[in-house]
Amino acid sequence: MKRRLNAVLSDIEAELRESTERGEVAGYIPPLAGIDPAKFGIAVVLPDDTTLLAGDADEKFSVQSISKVFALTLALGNRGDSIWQRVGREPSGDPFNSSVLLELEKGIPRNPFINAGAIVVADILLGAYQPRETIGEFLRFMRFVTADDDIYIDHHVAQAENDSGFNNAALANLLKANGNLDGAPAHVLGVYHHYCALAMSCRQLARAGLFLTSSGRNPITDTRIVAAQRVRRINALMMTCGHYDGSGDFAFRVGIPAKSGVGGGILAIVPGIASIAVWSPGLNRHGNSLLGTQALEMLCQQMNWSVF
Ligand SMILES: NC(=O)CC[C@H](N)C(=O)O
Repeated sequence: MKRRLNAVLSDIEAELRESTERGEVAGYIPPLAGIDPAKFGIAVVLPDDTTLLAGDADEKFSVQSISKVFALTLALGNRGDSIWQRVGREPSGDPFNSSVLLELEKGIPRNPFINAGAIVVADILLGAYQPRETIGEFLRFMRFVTADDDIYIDHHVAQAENDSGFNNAALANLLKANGNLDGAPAHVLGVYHHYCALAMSCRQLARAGLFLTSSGRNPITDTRIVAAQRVRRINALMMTCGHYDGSGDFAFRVGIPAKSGVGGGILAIVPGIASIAVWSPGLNRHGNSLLGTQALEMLCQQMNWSVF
């Protein structure tokens, strides 16, 4: 399988490198506006620690909303199922930054992967701590799951979002007005924007996702990150909500749980088999990586990978 996988990855990289249709980079976050849309990287990590790479797989990029998977994992570990009193588990069918349902549904976000839901998760993790401590805890968790200390938070990106993220500020204020935010909106937003500003490469991200392929254990370091049942639930949420209002189309085309970010990354999980990270900065109209989705569609088709 490894040989074939290597050849498939090289073919995908060679084909997509040439693509002229690459989508639009996330210009609304100023430091991301200047990222070269020609970048393309992909990494596949198998539970036996085999790592297969193609393209710019070792270049760090802004993980953005993919961090929501790890923040949710940490919040479930800290607070257990009580978090479901404050955030739902249904796809929203709306864009990631929408406030429409939040107002109608009295401040309970549809799921933890839209911005409103992730802001609630950030609030849960903040609890009575200072933002700096919570951000530090998250970074330590990411280094732990990846078994790699060369992961950092790009403060420049976080600051840019703190300065220009008026839509997220609106969501936080709506949550606060509805009694679903304990912390001060500015503090919670600071935490949320720092989570999003995590910088990782495809290789690192695919490693970080290994516990989601392996029933909650990192098979390489032989450490338990989360219970097996929780992993199934996190994967279910990635499948149903991981691509916002593009989640149905992603499930139809690719067929495995995955989470996207506006930095152009996607983390995708083939349960029991592989953890995949792909990066191409240009986005489709739902804010999901255009070529990243295409790459995963090609990879899963050729390897016959699907949860269905
Ligand atoms: N979909 C995303 O990656 C969005 C994350 C981004 N930080 C935002 O809040 O807008």
